[in-house]
Amino acid sequence: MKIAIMGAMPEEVAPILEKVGSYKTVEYAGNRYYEATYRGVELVIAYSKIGKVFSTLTATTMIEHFGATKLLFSGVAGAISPSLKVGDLIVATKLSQHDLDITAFGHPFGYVPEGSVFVETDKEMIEMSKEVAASMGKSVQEGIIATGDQFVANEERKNWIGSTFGADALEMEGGSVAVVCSALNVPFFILRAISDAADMDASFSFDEFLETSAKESAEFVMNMVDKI
Ligand SMILES: CCCCCCN(CO)Cc1c[nH]c2c(N)ncnc12
Repeated sequence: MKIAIMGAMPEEVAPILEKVGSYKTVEYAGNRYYEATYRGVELVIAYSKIGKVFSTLTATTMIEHFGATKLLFSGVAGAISPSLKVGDLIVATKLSQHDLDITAFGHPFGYVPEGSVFVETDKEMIEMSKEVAASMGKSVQEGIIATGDQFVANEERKNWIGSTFGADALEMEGGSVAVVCSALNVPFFILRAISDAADMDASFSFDEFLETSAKESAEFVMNMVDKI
């Protein structure tokens, strides 16, 4: 078994590498991949860079080139659900791409032929996350995450995404990672800690809480590794 632990930004992966301690750095396909053994488990760790294209490349590389057999994503997200506040954790039950749009042909938002609006995450790891949350004394919300190639800082856009996809949170990589892992038949788990409310103050909130929220998510994901 080899577990991929992925983020999008250096701040999302830094707390993982700190926890792991020692690792080998491999340069490949315009990115850096960190190989380590953590409590007897083989890991490959990387941040993809932001957005669906970079995250697709990294998720595919971690599986196809580094041989990952499970993938855990750790990062931050913007809240849509009013029940999600800065620092809260959300586990994705399924993900969509909110900026995928061929509605001109009568298709629903997020759908293209031979694709699907939603990709579901691994149910076993969702169950495992409940045990981890209990052991940490943390409450973790399960919900739908919508992904798009835009930093959302607009109440109207946020609410449209919420109502169109039933999404509880939004970000820029999970939906593409989901397509990759599903196509390659690799169980995957997407965890995000809230950094902002995807409203007009989002960029300021993101800047203020990125580091602390990323650490929250990373701590949880590393506890997941212990259970896998
Ligand atoms: C330098 C700017 C980096 C933005 C990267 C944000 N990540 C993308 O995965 C998560 C995220 C947190 N809040 C968001 C929001 N309001 N809209 C989109 N994505 C997010």
